[in-house]
Amino acid sequence: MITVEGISKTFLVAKREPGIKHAVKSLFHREYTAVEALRDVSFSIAPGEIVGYIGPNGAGKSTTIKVMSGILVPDRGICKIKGYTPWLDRVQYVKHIGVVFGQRSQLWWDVPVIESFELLRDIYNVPHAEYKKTLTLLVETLDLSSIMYTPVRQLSLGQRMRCEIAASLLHSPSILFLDEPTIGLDAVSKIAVRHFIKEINKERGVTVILTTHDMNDIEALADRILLIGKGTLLYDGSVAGLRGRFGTRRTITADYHENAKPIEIPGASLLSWTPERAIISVDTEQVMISEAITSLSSQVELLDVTIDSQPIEDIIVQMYKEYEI
Ligand SMILES: Nc1ncnc2c1ncn2[C@@H]1O[C@H](COP(=O)(O)OP(=O)(O)OP(=O)(O)O)[C@@H](O)[C@H]1O
Repeated sequence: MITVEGISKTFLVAKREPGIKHAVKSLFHREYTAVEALRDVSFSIAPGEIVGYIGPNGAGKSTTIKVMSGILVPDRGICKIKGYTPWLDRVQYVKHIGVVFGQRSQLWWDVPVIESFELLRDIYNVPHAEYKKTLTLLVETLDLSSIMYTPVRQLSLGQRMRCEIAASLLHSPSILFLDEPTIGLDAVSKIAVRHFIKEINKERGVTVILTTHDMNDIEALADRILLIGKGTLLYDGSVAGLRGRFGTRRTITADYHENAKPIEIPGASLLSWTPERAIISVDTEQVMISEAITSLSSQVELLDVTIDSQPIEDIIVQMYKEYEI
């Protein structure tokens, strides 16, 4: 459904030193720095997938979303989505996609939400009966009824984000691009947004491409991750694959009868120790969990043991370090 092949994009950014002298000089002679936002990026996405597009600040995520939604023309490469080239076939293409930029609004600030929705209905030429049906569903599932007549500028961030998501779906697109949809939301709103994304994917088969810095979004939603760093695609695979490759550390917390001697497990590191509790970090590529537990029980009389895998956030930090991004 989505094929991106060898997409590259470089921005020329004007260099200007501070001060009036340099401001005047720049009127006659401008110097530019080239910023390589995307370098030979390729991937494909099948219908019905939820793909998490992650990477540190400035990695090129928004640039990719802009290319895929037809806002930006790349310097090189092919992008075919449902048979369209986004930046060439814009009028036909936009009927098939919905886009939410968490940091920007597609709604009109001074008018009530419902009027923005009606404007979008006209822009996308949605038949009245179909619009009514979709709107009823969106108002219900995103809990919008109490804010439909409020001007957008008076909405809280969470309320606005729910309206943005509804706005992007009024024309029933089959692909949804979400650029940081949960940014700045409270825990309850985040969960509501995640739940809704999951639901439209399951119920309506909408393909979702999601950029986020929130790893809980990724864990809750994405079956697959694309990791980008410095404009280059570095990882394309499942969350489980990511854990298998980078998340080999486990933390063992052991409670035991009082024991004066600190614990020692060959190959593992002791994160903290008291006469009653030890927290140990084990790299399962070096030491098997069963070996660590056997060694533990030979040194102390165990009361309780818990084993925690590495949080996905730590794994991502480890990946960023490994790829030097
Ligand atoms: N319109 C533009 N003009 C010049 N440079 C740009 C422009 N848009 C993006 N860039 C640069 O391209 C690079 C990639 O930016 P992009 O916004 O795609 O990153 P991102 O991964 O979305 O980052 P973030 O997580 O901070 O939103 C950055 O170095 C950015 O400064």
